[in-house]
Amino acid sequence: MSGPTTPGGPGETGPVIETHGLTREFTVRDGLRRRRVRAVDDLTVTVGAGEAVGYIGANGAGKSTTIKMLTGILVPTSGTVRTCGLRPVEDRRRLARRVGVVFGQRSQLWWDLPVRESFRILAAIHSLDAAAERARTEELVERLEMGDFLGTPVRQLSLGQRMRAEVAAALLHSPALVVLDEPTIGLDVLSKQRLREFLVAERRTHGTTLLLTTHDMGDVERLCDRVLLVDRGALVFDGDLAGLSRTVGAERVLVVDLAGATPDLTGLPDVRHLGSEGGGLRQRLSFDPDTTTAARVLAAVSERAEVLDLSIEEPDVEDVVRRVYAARR
Ligand SMILES: Nc1ncnc2c1ncn2[C@@H]1O[C@H](COP(=O)(O)OP(=O)(O)OP(=O)(O)O)[C@@H](O)[C@H]1O
Repeated sequence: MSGPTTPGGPGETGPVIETHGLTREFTVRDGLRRRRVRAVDDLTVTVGAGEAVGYIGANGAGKSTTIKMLTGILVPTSGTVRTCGLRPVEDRRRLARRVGVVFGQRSQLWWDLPVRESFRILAAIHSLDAAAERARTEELVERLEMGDFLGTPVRQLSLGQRMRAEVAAALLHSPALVVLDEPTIGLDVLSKQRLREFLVAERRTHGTTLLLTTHDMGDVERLCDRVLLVDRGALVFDGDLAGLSRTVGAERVLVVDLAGATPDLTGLPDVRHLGSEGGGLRQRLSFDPDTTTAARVLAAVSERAEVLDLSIEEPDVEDVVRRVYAARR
């Protein structure tokens, strides 16, 4: 059951998500008048098997509406959409076997039943045979460290435990595509880290495609190799995080620890001196990655001082997104 190919479905190499001009409008009341809102505007995008894509944008940018169209919950106003090679609305039941969806704010577990029972019901819904059910449940229980609360009713779980159970529930049938809507919302640092590590491992082991919406840029940094940024329904960026930073000219910062107190390293080519600590023992230098490289900056520093240690600060992603939005207003 693990291969993504089914009769009439996509080949192993076909895109997992493919949209052309995908558009969804809503009619909303505005006082006494009615007004059309374009929640998703002419979205054309292709996601290949095994990619991990962060779908980001401000509140109301159209992320949830897109996910609903991808999973067959909402009908597009115009344009086309194929998920796992299927038409999400018409082929919704077949699609359900190939997609797992996790909504951070909504549960798909049975509130009064022990976690284990929810898994049993879901395995039956997906027609997993006994051996497949046992193997997959064991794998998920171990990887998500759920052994301690399998017998606990869902309503008694902590948020971190419940989210792990939600993810396991959505992945029990080994879907080719996992869609996660704000998967780490409200979780503490450790729970977030565990969940992210699990998703990375799941993708590595099973080649699962991930699409996640999030406001937590840590999710994007740690999980995604591609970012789609939407603004008022329209796709405004498609690429990796480094590319997103470059679109707004975000700078990187080289932090050097030096062997002795050193005067401020000003005047280096293509470098801005940001500050010094400890009488110049640690200095922060900013540079534009389009103009120079960390290696060149380091070489220039080394001509003036002995470098003991160094680190590079990546641009703050939230700041980058704010700047993309500001540039479009
Ligand atoms: N059922 C609906 N009826 C009317 N308008 C809607 C409906 N669903 C969404 N919208 C509108 O469509 C736009 C996009 O909403 P959507 O929920 O897709 O955004 P989002 O990016 O998921 O936001 P958030 O980050 O807050 O979850 C918003 O203007 C929203 O008010």
